[in-house]
Amino acid sequence: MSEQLLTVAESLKDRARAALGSRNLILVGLMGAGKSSVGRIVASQLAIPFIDSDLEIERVSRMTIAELFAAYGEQEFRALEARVIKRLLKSGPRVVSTGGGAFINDRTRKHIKKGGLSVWLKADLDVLWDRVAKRDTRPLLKTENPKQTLEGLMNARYPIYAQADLTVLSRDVRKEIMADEVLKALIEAQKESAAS
Ligand SMILES: Nc1ncnc2c1ncn2[C@@H]1O[C@H](COP(=O)(O)OP(=O)(O)O)[C@@H](O)[C@H]1O
Ligand SMILES: O=C(O)C1=C[C@@H](OP(=O)(O)O)[C@@H](O)[C@H](O)C1
Ligand SMILES: [Mg+2]
Repeated sequence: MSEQLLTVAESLKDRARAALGSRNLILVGLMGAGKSSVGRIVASQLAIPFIDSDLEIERVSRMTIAELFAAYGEQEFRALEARVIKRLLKSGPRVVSTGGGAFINDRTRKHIKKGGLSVWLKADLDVLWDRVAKRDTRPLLKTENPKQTLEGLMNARYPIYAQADLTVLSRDVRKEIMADEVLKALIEAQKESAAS
């Protein structure tokens, strides 16, 4: 990278870090949007801690997400998810990537709205499907027609994800580019709030 490009990259990180302040940045959106992988890069760019709520749930329960769904059902999983996310958002700044259903749950959404700045990683069905089809770890997609299930979740959930503070289009580009787009959205949001 040329020296000039390096300076631009540094200034993007610094400006985004300043825009976030002590708030948490919370990634929401459907399965496959890139919350877990892009969130990790964003946190490393901002040099602040990263936590994935699903990994934290698995750590505290010592069970996988699939095992939790199978043993206790979705309702119990949502109750545990709400408690874990509430706790994760108590201090900041952090980047917290949530599981796809977290922001849809009323209680969890309230914790997220109170706990920091939310970013919806929004993607179209084909991008999501290409990514989730590669792994079979997601219990909600263990259906006869998982692509149709994903489309149904998209229709039901997109109006709710739209309540997030910021929206970033999750395109078929490298994760690092997506992470830069999150940083840029953060800076833009700060500029707009300073201007109003
Ligand atoms: N921008 C991207 N380009 C290519 N692959 C991606 C991108 N974002 C995510 N992926 C891949 O898609 C899959 C799902 O990503 P993940 O971060 O787990 O999404 P989520 O947490 O939103 O379900 C992973 O295999 C990940 O490596
Ligand atoms: O959309 C959902 O309801 C879920 C999404 C998953 O997380 P990812 O969005 O990170 O795949 C995980 O929390 C669980 O399988 C339920
Ligand atoms: Mg994830």
